[in-house]
Amino acid sequence: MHSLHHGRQATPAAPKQSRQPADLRARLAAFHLRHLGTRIAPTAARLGPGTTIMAPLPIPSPEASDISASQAATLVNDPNQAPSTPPARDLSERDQASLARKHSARLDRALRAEAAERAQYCKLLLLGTAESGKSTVLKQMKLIHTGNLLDVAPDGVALPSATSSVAVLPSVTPTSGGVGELGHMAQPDWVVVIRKNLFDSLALIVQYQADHAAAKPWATPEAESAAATLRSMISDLQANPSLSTVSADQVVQVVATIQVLSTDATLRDVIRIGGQFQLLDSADAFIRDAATILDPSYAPSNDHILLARQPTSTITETKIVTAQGYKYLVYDVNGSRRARHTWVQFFDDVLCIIYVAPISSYDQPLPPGDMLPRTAGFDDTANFHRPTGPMSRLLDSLLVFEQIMRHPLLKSTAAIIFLNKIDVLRAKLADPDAARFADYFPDYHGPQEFDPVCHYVSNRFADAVRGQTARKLYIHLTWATQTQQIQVVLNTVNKILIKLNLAKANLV
Ligand SMILES: Nc1nc2c(ncn2[C@@H]2O[C@H](COP(=O)(O)OP(=O)(O)OP(=O)(O)O)[C@@H](O)[C@H]2O)c(=O)[nH]1
Ligand SMILES: [Mg+2]
Repeated sequence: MHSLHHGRQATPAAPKQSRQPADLRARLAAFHLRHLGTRIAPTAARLGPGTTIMAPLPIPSPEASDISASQAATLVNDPNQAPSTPPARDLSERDQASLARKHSARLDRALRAEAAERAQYCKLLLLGTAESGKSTVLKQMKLIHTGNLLDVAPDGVALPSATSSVAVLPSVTPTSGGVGELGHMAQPDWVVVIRKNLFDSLALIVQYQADHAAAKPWATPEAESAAATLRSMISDLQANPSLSTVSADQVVQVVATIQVLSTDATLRDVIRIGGQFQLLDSADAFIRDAATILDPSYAPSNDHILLARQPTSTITETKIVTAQGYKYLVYDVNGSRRARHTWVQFFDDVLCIIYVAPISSYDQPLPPGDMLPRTAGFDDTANFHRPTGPMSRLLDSLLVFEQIMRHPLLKSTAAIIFLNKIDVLRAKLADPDAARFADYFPDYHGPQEFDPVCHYVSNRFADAVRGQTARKLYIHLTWATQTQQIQVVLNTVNKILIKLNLAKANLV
């Protein structure tokens, strides 16, 4: 494992108490809206002793209130036991006031209990651009710390040691395939996601090949005909990834066509340059395992779930308790440009940012939705020693990192950078036909090799905080889909977090 440290050695200690999360105020407002029919001013929220709110939150929009209200309801010990409130017109003013006081007292108790519980947790933010691997890191954290990747068993029953993941913001983008967010997803949901990933990948590949047929013809007539068959079926399959309306014969035919294509060198060739046309990093693995994935009794392994691509559409909060008893609230965000303004609401009282950057994507164009000129909510007017060269996902990630580090609420927040997807980077740099790193980062003068490229990228990220003396920065190379590799990194991260906690409590 490679790491570049700008901090001191860690020593274990109990986490320091964290302040009240800012989203509690939104939930309080929503609770009042639903149960008392009143909208409270955000600054009026009483959050219990010792709690402070750093970042002002806007009064939730009606859309936000819906989500928050359902969460606020869970704050009350048992919503079923809440006294039913007769319509306001049947009550005298005194009765209404008395009811309101009771609601308020119950709410205060619930908030105090929740505040006391949450005060034991430290806040970690998983940030990074879209598809960098944030949710994959979160999946690994769940797997490593709880032994379970999923919160629910295949029969829908909650697993006893499960961490709890909840959406703390309304969706910014619709979830694909109609399934929910990580944490609420059971195995059948992942079957749908993985099959959809497989079909989407195949659709992109056969379309790309058809568009570039002169340069990349199929090697055999069998492959040519299999690709034509697949092209004729693929949109139906994409529309129905659960396969509920696809006959068993059709499934057999799809598997057979994929197998024919898999023996053709053109498929490998097209997958190799897949980053150029938004192909998933997991496409190759899913195509290789297509027969298993399309089997009617398919139950995804952890490895497949880690490879699956389900864009995060909101911000989720996950409670992680480590084996040593340290408690973390991990926030996983939607990395797309249009969602980045939502991150700021969670910048208050953060112990550490884990910033995930896709180091392999030095030559990949941005996702279509991310080619907007500005990122709302961040200062991206001035730029540091910005490397010249064409825009790529890696460069975008670097620029976003710098913008975040300049945010006033995060001036002295420690950051751990995961330079992720090193498996893909390694394969790319070893491929003589792959894009040259130096063509994308012209001030790089080293060879097209793994170690020097990683060293250069680490330095560029370190440059983004150069001169920020209060900042602690740690950089790790990660392969987020590989549990053993990420486990080693997460062990080190654990030690760093303990040390940061001690520093926060002024004990070191
Ligand atoms: N090969 C490889 N694939 C990875 C790695 N890390 C993540 N992936 C894959 O990359 C895809 C995107 O990962 P996600 O974790 O969904 O990315 P994200 O940052 O959460 O993306 P958003 O939710 O859209 O912001 C998934 O298919 C992952 O399996 C890695 O280290 N190596
Ligand atoms: Mg995600």
